[in-house]
Amino acid sequence: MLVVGPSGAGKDTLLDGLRTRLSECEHVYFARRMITRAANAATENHGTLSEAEYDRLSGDGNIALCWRAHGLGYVLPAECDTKIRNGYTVIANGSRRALPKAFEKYLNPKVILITAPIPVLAARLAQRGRETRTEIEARLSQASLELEGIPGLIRIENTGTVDQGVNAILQALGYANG
Ligand SMILES: Nc1ncnc2c1ncn2[C@@H]1O[C@H](COP(=O)(O)OP(=O)(O)O)[C@@H](O)[C@H]1O
Ligand SMILES: O=P(O)(O)OC[C@H]1O[C@H](OP(=O)(O)OP(=O)(O)O)[C@H](O)[C@@H]1O
Repeated sequence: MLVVGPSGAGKDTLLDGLRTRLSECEHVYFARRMITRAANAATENHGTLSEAEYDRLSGDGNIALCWRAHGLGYVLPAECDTKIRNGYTVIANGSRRALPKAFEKYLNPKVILITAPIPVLAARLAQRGRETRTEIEARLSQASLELEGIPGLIRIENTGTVDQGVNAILQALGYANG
């Protein structure tokens, strides 16, 4: 299950909420991304890897998925595939542009698109404070990247509270009643 959407839409935040709400659910596994960027423990749950490690991992293919964006390399580790083979639902923060790769590799990936209007994205990215102003502008310029022809696409407008966003995802996935 890939959670995608523009920068600032709230993917990491809603994933955190989902992780808490699904903590009792057996056979649900939250992927830990590896990124060629230092992790900020307060807001992000990802591992860090060097450019050389990214090149090695993406080259030898012993990974679930990888992609490049924003000048960074992203890896979903091989452990995700082990979990899938063992019957788990694996939930990961993904990339809109890497979806074709995901659909090539996996049978029925479920895609959850988190969105918000551009002024909301801009305010959230400024408040998050992880990127420079120029980096934020570059991210906002890609906000409108449209997803077409994605079977079963779930679209969640994250403009209410975080709890409302998490509830909307749970409802769309059929977990709403426990
Ligand atoms: N529903 C929401 N209401 C208010 N702020 C939110 C909401 N969802 C996310 N945020 C805030 O917006 C910023 C960007 O969220 P984040 O989860 O990092 O987005 P993404 O992973 O999609 O880039 C964070 O500072 C987060 O706390
Ligand atoms: O193909 P795209 O949909 O544009 O996505 C590109 C990348 O941006 C996000 O990462 P990251 O966590 O660095 O950024 P974000 O939290 O600001 O979205 C997302 O998880 C992808 O890795």
